[in-house]
Amino acid sequence: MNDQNTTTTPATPAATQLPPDSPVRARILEAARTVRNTTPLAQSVTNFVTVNFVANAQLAAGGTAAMSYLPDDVLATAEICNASYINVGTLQPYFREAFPEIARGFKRLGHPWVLDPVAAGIGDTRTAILTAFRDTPPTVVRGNASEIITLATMWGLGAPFDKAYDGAAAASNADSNADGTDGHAAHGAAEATDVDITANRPQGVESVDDVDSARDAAVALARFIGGAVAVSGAVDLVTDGTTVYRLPGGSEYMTKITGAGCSLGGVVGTYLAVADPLTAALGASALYNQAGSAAGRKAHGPGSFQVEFLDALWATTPEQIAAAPITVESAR
Ligand SMILES: Nc1ncnc2c1ncn2[C@@H]1O[C@H](COP(=O)(O)OP(=O)(O)OP(=O)(O)O)[C@@H](O)[C@H]1O
Ligand SMILES: Cc1ncsc1CCO
Ligand SMILES: [Mg+2]
Repeated sequence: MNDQNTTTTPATPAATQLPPDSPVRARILEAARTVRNTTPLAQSVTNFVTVNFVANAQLAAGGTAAMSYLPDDVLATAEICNASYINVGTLQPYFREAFPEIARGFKRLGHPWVLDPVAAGIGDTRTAILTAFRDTPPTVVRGNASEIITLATMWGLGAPFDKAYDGAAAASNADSNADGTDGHAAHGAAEATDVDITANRPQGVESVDDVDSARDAAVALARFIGGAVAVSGAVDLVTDGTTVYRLPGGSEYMTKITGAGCSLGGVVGTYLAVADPLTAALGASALYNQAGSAAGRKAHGPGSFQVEFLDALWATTPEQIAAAPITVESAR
């Protein structure tokens, strides 16, 4: 029927192992060593469910923690740390103004930050906050697949995102956002008004999509923010909009404790305090996979997993982090 269409785009570009001597691994190693040697502070404005676990994970990973909730306090703390983490999991009425005010302050200060768009697509207040971040974007977005798809949809970055990877769609998203690292500034108001942002919204805080479904959305988001995006799941996906990295490992127990994802966001913040966005996203994800696998082998259930996991975060060496299994493919 379509004779010209003999060169159909393959379902996914070929993936290869990231070689041991890759400069990307060298940067991860350097970042992990710097975290261990300098105990960087990364501030968090995070949900009330997992706040303690986020702080403990940052400490076990080699950093330090400070939790803060009022804009003046957050912005004063931003002046004494190199990166912050914002997680919109549990909202309070004042957050509707406070979060955009904090993000504007970060932009003014040139302060790098990580966004965890927990439960994106649920509720008008959360949608208003996440939509506002489009004008003052984060340096790294970390979330589960449904959250990443919903955020990219909300920001009008090419939705609807196909469930299966579609190289042509990714390329057209790239065209509409390929205006350099400051793509968000050149892009007009969200064209998302006629798009259903509830189609991929998570089930509460749980993803309803697999990681691969979020590939195009992650690539589009990374290009838009000029930073990196980390999608978590059984095999994590990290991208800077040019290259897609996949990181297996971890443990199914991570889905049976609360805050594996939230604390990963906090530890991405720890790494972002000492490294570029891609290295931060890769380094923290590699650490989580290595530590999660080690803890999973020792744990007897979710309770002992939490304890083993904190110990494993502490025990995992920079060399083990940099040697984590990672595959690499072109984002196209
Ligand atoms: N099935 C799995 N097998 C192995 N590791 C997993 C699995 N699912 C998630 N993980 C790991 O758990 C961590 C958190 O990812 P997850 O996708 O559960 O985040 P999340 O849904 O945002 O979590 P939460 O909101 O509960 O904090 C990541 O390091 C990820 O690699
Ligand atoms: C359970 C829960 N509810 C709001 S935030 C949160 C932590 C996991 O994301
Ligand atoms: Mg989450």
